[in-house]
Amino acid sequence: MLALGKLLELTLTDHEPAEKTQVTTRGVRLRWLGEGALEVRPPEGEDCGLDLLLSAGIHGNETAPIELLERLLHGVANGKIKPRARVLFLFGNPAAIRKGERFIEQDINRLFNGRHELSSGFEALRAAELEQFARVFFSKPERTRLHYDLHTAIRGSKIEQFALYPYKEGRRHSRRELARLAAAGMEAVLLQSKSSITFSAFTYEQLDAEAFTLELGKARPFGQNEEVNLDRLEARLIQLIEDTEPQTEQSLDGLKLFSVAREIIKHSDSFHLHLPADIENFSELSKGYLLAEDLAETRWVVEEEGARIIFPNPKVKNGLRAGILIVPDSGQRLA
Ligand SMILES: O=C(O)CCC(=O)N[C@@H](CCC(=O)O)C(=O)O
Ligand SMILES: [Zn+2]
Repeated sequence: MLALGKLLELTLTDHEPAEKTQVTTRGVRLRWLGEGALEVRPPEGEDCGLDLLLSAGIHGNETAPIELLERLLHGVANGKIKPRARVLFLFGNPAAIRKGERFIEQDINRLFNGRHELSSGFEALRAAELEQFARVFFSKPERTRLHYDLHTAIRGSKIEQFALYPYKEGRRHSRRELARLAAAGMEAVLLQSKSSITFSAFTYEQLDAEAFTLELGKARPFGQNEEVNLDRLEARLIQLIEDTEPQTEQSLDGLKLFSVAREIIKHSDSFHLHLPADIENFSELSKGYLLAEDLAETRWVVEEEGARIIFPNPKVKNGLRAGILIVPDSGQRLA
């Protein structure tokens, strides 16, 4: 296999490859762009017009998606996968991946869409660099732009695999993309209703890509991900890369849709979340439930019918999201 196919090994050992560009026997070009960043270009004349950005390791302890990207890269480098799409593989936070931690100083996934400019430290620099890799990759006109940012969650979940679909004023969420996600094994999609500071929000809002955060089970260390079955996603990604995807039906195939009712923001150290530590994502909360309290007698009381909680986390920094209250969505506003 070509040395550049071992991007994860290079990243884990903090090595810069001697050769920055390599070409497979099939004429596929691999180009190392910087730490944890590799571009794959199909042979001349075989390009199907899709630019596919696949990122993982934005949180360093979320290893199942990193292992998935590594398998895809090995397949490309040893010729088993025959790319007809341009693909950019990104490992988001190499220092955190090496330590097996969500982040070192601050959460990179709260530093996009310009937030890194208001901050300092290497994670802010890395967020700026990731934005730049994505901006250059998605700069070619008249091509289809798709970004999947792959994650796993801190806690267990009543719905194991799901997607978060960013929001941009005036742009409607695509039914076709949702059908593709259902075919890739996603059981639910959360339709965002405001602009955000995550990586997928950046590529969606600023680079005109269709973009998603995919949540793929619970975070575990490398080599301990046998419980996470990513077969359907992996098969779909290979089809996208090889341009062999079957015509996607518009049927959403049992996909559950949710929208954001409210983001719970932690304003101070007095923030208190009234949920059991082991509560699962998508747990239902009844109307009238006192969800959280914060200083100045701020109270978060559930008012919505059918409300559920995802990503509850009272340990986030002040000013950041400590949970999302979601409600079922009828899908009526899809394009
Ligand atoms: O399990 C958790 O609490 C967080 C899992 C995770 O990292 N989720 C992403 C979602 C990004 C998005 O909102 O699109 C995150 O919180 O960064
Ligand atoms: Zn994550």
